[in-house]
Amino acid sequence: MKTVFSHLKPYKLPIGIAYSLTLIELATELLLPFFLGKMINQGVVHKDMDSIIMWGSIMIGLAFTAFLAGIINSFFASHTSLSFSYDIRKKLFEKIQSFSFANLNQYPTSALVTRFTNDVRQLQNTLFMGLRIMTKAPLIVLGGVIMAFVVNVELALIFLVTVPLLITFLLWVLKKASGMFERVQKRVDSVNRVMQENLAGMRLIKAFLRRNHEENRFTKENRDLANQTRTTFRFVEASMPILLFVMNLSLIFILWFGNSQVLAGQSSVGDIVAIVNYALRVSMAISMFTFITLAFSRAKASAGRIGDVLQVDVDLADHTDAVETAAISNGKIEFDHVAFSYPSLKESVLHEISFTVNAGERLAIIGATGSGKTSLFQLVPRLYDVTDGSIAIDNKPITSYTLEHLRRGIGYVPQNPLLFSGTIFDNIAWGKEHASYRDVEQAAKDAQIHETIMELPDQYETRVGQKGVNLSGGQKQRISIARALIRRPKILMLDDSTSALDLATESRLLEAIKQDHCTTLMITQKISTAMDADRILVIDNGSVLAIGTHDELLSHSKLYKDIVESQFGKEYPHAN
Ligand SMILES: Nc1ncnc2c1ncn2[C@@H]1O[C@H](COP(=O)(O)OP(=O)(O)OP(=O)(O)O)[C@@H](O)[C@H]1O
Repeated sequence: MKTVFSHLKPYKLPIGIAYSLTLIELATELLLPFFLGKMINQGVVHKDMDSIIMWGSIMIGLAFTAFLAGIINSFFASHTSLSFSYDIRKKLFEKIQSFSFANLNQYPTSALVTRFTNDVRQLQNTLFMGLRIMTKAPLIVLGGVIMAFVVNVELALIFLVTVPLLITFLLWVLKKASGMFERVQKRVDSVNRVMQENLAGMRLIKAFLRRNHEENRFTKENRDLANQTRTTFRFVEASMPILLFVMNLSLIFILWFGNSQVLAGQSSVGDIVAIVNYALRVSMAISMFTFITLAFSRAKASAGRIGDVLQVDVDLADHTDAVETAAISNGKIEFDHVAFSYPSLKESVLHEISFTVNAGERLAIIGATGSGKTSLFQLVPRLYDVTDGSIAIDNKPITSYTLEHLRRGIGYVPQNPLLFSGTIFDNIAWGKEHASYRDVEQAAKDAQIHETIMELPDQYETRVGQKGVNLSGGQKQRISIARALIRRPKILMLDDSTSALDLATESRLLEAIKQDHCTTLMITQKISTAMDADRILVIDNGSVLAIGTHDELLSHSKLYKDIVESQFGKEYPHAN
């Protein structure tokens, strides 16, 4: 909560102006019934037209002042609330950009999307309302009670019973509603999550004829959201009639008791009209206050959710030993007794990993699914940190590089290629700041995708994704390889990134990469691809089983021999 509202600091001036204008509105609202009473007592009762005109003019002047103050207040309130929500979205975005993978695992995407949309909107609306009426409402209650005492002490005593009663009741409603709104927001997260998964997996759902299953899943989440929202609003709405009932009772009392006072000559009609007017304004302010406190309780839940994200400790930052200027120069990589476990798991997925890849060498990594290949890859650009042992690049621990320099020297191509909305040019150029057309074209040529691009309707300007061309899996893989190659990295890491390519294209691509003389680590399932590497590392169950050339492994590693036989048949000429 505090974290979020500390972002209001830059808006002290507009907030101050908005509040000052609220005070002008407040003063006029409190004076109007007082002058109305005067007009009735001096003008209407005594049939004095001059008094009526004088008090009437003053009242019109006050009403016009309140009108002007209200308009200018709205302007400052909307300016502040919109700027505040813009800032919060920006801060959230920057924070999430700095998240490590471990941080990201804490929050499902849908929960982050809800924070960006629903929660920020909730804060924006509440702030606007807060600046318009939040302070005015309680002050009208307080000022209304005081003015009622100024007009007639005996009639005003009723306020001392009703107002504290209603305020206590409201605080109770607020406390209870706050938890209920938090549960509503969680349900919104769940609906968003199912919706997102559904949209992303639409093809799979259709191919597996799982429409009914998905519909049921969505219906359940949607029903839970509707039920939770209904329960919350029923509770909130039940508080309104109770409030109005108490206020109406006090009005009846004022009229009944006031009438007997007028008959006894202890009070005037003007006083009763003024007190009734104050009672109406106080009851309206209290119901307004209920409305705001409920909005505030929703905003409190939203601010808490946003604050959680803004306060997350980013667990992967530059190390204290990092040297600002150090950059990868050759690309030699050394793993020294590395162990790793995911923060969510107790058991290690990698144990005692030690090996060295020389600068410019190509190392293929092969192993069964789930054996830890991707986990090992993610440690090099520090997407996760090792839990034990160390990794060095060019004889220096990777923690001695800033994250920026470390990652700048590495071209990482993940297992599932991801393209952003935009053109093919944008997607390849994304890999390097200020990339020229020549850079993009050369990277595309090396990744063996240039010719395919030239056959597309708008060539490099062809849009990809929803409203553009849908590319095949192999084409996407090659574009994401081009995106890594355009950096001309010292270390290139391909996580099964050529799996969808035919052998001829793959071999041309690997040949082009060889010309770059970068150190290449490539995860692959295909022996034909691995054979082309300088050395092959066999990983099994999170441990290095063997490392060597194809021929060495054929003679030393039973697992490797089994994989070769499973792909080429038992007749494959084994090395002796
Ligand atoms: N984010 C994660 N959180 C927790 N455990 C994970 C996470 N990612 C992977 N694992 C676990 O770590 C182990 C190794 O997974 P990893 O993805 O490294 O294997 P892999 O060899 O690359 O598999 P594949 O060939 O199928 O891609 C698996 O048991 C997997 O369940």
